[in-house]
Amino acid sequence: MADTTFLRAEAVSRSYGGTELSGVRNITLDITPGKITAIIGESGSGKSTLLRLLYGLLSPDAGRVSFMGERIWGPEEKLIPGHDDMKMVTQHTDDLNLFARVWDNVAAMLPSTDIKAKEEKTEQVLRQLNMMHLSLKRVADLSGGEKQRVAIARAIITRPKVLLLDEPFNQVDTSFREGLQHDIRQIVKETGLTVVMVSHDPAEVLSMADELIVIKQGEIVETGHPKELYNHPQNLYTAELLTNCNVLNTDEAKACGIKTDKQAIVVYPEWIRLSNVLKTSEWLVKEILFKGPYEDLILENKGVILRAVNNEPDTYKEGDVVGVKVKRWLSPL
Ligand SMILES: Nc1ncnc2c1ncn2[C@@H]1O[C@H](COP(=O)(O)OP(=O)(O)OP(=O)(O)O)[C@@H](O)[C@H]1O
Repeated sequence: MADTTFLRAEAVSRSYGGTELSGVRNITLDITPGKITAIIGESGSGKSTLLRLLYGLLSPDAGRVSFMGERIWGPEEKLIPGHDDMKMVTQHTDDLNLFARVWDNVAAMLPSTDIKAKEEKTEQVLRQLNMMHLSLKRVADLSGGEKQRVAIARAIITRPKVLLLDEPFNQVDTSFREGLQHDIRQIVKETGLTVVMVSHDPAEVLSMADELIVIKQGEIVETGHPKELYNHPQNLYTAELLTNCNVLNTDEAKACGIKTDKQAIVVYPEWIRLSNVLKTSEWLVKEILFKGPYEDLILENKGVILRAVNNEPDTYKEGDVVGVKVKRWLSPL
């Protein structure tokens, strides 16, 4: 029977220098075509190693990676590593020709056999990435975010089936970042491109990805839709990656009016209702962190610290005493 899987890793392991605890171990996953999958995990958890294995930049020590049924060979077996139907963009834009124009950098990825088609495709991809106004500029004169767009344009102009992104928005400021994220989502919708990305930023993966793969110390701990993993994480590790949550032990939970024998429970800051009515528990407002549309309040009660979100800035001031009611809590593993 023909293998109909798209991009698949089967029991893949890879360590560095014989150190068991480096790299990744026993990774099995299927990437869904036409979707954005984000690999998340703490620093050193093996995200980049996994991406490089999927692309063929690294050979697995055990297991196999396949793409549309064909084995992906690593650099030990293949002269030019990587796969023709996949492209990878990292935060380093080293392969751009700084002294050539944006247009030429992008067009150079296509053969010159059909000049008209080359021009049409270059214009199309520059429009998709909102870069037509930059097309005559030298790459050296662009900002970091603009250079990143050129790198992505070069990667997608040859119509790869998969785009692998290794923290590509790291050097880019917030407004540029959001624009680029939006454009990539749009391209995925319009062209059916599959994106596999590595990111540190919870806001980025929650808003961009269709699927999340959570890795810890080189192993997958859980996978799922961002909303599902955010609202119902199976692991404390996942909750802490996705949000700045309160992790409370049994006694600390009691201070919040929660009776439980669980060793650790999780309360997200937005699950705390604040009020001036002090009939629940009384908490001192120790610190207010202004975030623009909302505030983070750092509260204290008998040595227990809680972080809460207040969507109506300026309601409280530091030194106030407020009532706290926990609307929801979780007890992930
Ligand atoms: N070339 C290498 N030689 C030795 N050890 C390595 C090498 N590359 C990665 N490692 C180790 O393997 C583990 C996983 O590294 P990897 O870069 O894949 O993690 P990561 O999750 O992408 O980290 P970060 O988010 O900090 O970039 C780490 O412990 C790292 O030190």
